[in-house]
Amino acid sequence: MASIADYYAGKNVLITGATGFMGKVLVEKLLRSCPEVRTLYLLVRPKAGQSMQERVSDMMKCKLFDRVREDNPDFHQKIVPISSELTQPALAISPEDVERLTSCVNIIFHCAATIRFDEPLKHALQLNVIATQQLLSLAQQMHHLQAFIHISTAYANCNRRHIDEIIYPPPVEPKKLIDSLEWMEDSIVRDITPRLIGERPNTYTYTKALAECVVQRESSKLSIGIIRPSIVGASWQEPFPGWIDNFNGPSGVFIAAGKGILRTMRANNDAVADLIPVDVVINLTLAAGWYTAVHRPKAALVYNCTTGGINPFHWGEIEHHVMSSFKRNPLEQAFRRPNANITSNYLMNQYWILVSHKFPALIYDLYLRLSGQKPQMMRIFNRLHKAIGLLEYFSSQDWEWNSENMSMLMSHLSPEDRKVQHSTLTCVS
Ligand SMILES: CCCCCCCCCCCCCCCCCCCC(=O)SCCNC(=O)CCNC(=O)[C@H](O)C(C)(C)COP(=O)(O)OP(=O)(O)OC[C@H]1O[C@@H](n2cnc3c(N)ncnc32)[C@H](O)[C@@H]1OP(=O)(O)O
Ligand SMILES: NC(=O)C1=CN([C@@H]2O[C@H](COP(=O)(O)OP(=O)(O)OC[C@H]3O[C@@H](n4cnc5c(N)ncnc54)[C@H](OP(=O)(O)O)[C@@H]3O)[C@@H](O)[C@H]2O)C=CC1
Repeated sequence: MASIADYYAGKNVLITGATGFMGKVLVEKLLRSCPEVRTLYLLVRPKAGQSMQERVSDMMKCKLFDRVREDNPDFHQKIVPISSELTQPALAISPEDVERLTSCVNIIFHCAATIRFDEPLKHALQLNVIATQQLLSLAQQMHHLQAFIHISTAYANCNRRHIDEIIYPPPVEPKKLIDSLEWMEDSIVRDITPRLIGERPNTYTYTKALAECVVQRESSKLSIGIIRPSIVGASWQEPFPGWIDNFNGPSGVFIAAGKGILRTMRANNDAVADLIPVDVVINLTLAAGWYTAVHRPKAALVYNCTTGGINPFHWGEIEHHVMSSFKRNPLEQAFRRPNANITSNYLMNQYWILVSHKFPALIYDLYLRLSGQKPQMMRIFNRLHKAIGLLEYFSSQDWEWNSENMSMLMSHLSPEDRKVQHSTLTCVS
């Protein structure tokens, strides 16, 4: 059987979300460890005054691509940006580009999504569900497609405590919701959102669950794999340790603690912190693409890409490691000495918010005002409180994911691929 790199040799790959955190790592890894891959078509939109070409050129200059650049200075020739706004009808891809893609794409990785926890439902539905549906329609027109890999989240079913590698019935029939929201005013949608999302904490997890269902419905026509990563953090080993480009999930919390701003947060010391490095997720994603294309499973295979069941780590241990690491390596321009604690007690947390967040912010802003400067500390704390308020749901409880398909996939790798997949194997075993 072909190795992973042999499989991708000569293949045309379509990637959505390539400018995002995970997408960039996927593009890098494909170019580095599958050097014979033919073309990577990236669906990109213009943004912040930059054309899609400028955005992709800037991305390729990033340090993340240093190793690829060393191996092959002309690697950019393999990258073809395709203009696409995923929230528009037919993904706003030109007819010429549709023609080009449908005639040559062999494998699709769908990473694009809105991952904001405070996204209005209509927009989250548009991007996470409707765009996925449209991409599946495009996939069906592709003459040489061998696999469709959808990136979901381990928390799509966070209303359950135990989560198997199956697609659960959706909270609502996606089509019915899409049809109803279409005519509703934004203010009405905002009012009914809490009732709709029910036990889920935000529109993100709700729409990701609906997207899985939409993907599953195409599984008789396409070969599909669904990857469900838990909390994706900085790279562990590849292309180098510690690469990250955002403050999502716990990363922002760690920095706020290191800067001495955050001193208290509600989390359960004994709950499993299901963190997974981005390179491990991407290695698994590429392996799943290979497996799906080669084995053509009859039903969509779901991979719970999680670590808690195999190598559990707890929020209490994280607090200890994060704090001792900042004590050894202090951050520059810290507000004060890092000294953050987590507590599961709501009242205790409120007390510390008052004493070690709001009161010092008030005093500091008073000092800024008196010295003729603009007050800013209370504004920073208000933003921090909003962010941690949205994260606490995930740090105050734990989940149990079955990850048999991930282990099955690892056991199918050739000895050669095992070396390339070293980080995945070590992290999940
Ligand atoms: C004692 C220390 C150790 C403590 C240990 C305990 C830690 C517990 C941490 C628990 C974390 C649990 C996280 C679980 C998440 C699981 C979810 C499932 C995973 C996924 O499937 S997807 C990834 C998850 N998605 C996110 O994380 C997105 C969450 N973010 C948002 O929804 C929005 O950013 C937010 C928080 C609503 C803020 O919106 P807004 O105010 O509009 O701000 P912007 O997003 O525009 O950002 C403005 C500015 O702020 C920076 N920023 C954003 N978030 C943070 C943050 N958390 N901390 C610090 N700074 C942050 C952002 O980069 C922007 O900067 P600019 O310079 O660009 O302006
Ligand atoms: N990060 C995490 O912890 C986890 C992420 N996931 C999943 O992984 C996937 C990738 O997440 P991540 O990389 O962190 O997310 P990012 O927010 O970093 O990236 C999102 C990507 O989607 C693209 N995108 C968003 N809106 C549009 C649009 N309207 N048209 C075209 N492209 C658009 C963005 O493009 P642009 O640059 O133009 O905005 C960007 O490339 C998502 O599906 C997410 O649900 C799952 C579990 C955990």
